[in-house]
Amino acid sequence: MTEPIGPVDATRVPRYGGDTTFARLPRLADVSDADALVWGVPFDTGVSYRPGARFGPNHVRQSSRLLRPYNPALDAQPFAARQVADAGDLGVNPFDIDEAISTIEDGARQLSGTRRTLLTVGGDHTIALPLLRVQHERYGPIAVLHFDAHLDTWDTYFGAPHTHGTPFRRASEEGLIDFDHSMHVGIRGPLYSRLDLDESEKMGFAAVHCRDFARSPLDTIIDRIRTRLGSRPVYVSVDIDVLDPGFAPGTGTPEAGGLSSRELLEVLRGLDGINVVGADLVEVAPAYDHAEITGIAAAHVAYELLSVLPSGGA
Ligand SMILES: N=C(N)NCCCC(=O)O
Ligand SMILES: [Zn+2]
Ligand SMILES: [Zn+2]
Repeated sequence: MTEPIGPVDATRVPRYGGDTTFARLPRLADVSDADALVWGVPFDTGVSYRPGARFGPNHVRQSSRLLRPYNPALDAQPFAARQVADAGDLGVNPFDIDEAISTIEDGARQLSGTRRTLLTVGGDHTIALPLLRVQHERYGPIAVLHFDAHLDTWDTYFGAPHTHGTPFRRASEEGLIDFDHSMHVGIRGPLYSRLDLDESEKMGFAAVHCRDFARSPLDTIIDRIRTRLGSRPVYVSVDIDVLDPGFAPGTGTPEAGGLSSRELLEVLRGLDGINVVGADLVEVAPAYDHAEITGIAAAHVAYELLSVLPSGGA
């Protein structure tokens, strides 16, 4: 096997100029093949409040210029163990949600082929549904580890079944989710009713609430998550609003009292050795960001996700 092409070397080429790919990795078209892809889905027609996550992919790319190739927390070199490339952005219809969902599904199917792993950068959380459909084709019902302030298992908004507040209910109805091994992490804030929690549990999601982070040591929480996931294939979906608005102001439906970046990154590192088969990172809305706070947090989340995706080890 030829050596993977890594990021542009920042000790030779200044990191603030040139092409904007994730972590300054090569584009997919510039490598013979890739094992893992960072892929943008600039779609935000499913939002219930502030729009703007369609600009998320390029914001995360821009904020990822300072990432370095060695991850000391995991003794991993996520860009050296296999070929990682930036697959660019999907051209997706902003005026027709149903069409967008099938374009995303087809795009994910085609890009992932038979063996590539995808880290998809959104976009709003609506995109998780078509992405999970493609995972299901490969793995059957999949353990979903969902980091979010919100349950996203609500039924409809204005009668619409496909929104950023409903993807995991639809996924559960379609049988995409492994009922015994899925989990929300970081849930907080006001709900519509107490039933929201009961229903989400019936849809297969255990929950680590954000309040649990104030009372339990991180290792206990990581143990709970690892026990729930077991050795199942796991899809990780990270809504950046799982972070406190102080750590991620640039998002559409912010909720006070969230995780710190340090807590989230540490929990993601705690997935090392878990069978993570794909991931998404959604809801980065740069218009509400300041000083790239959200973009930088998101870039580091993506880096940790790539570090625990298959063969990320040093
Ligand atoms: N997926 C995100 N970020 N938010 C869902 C919020 C749905 C609501 O407005 O009730
Ligand atoms: Zn959310
Ligand atoms: Zn969400």
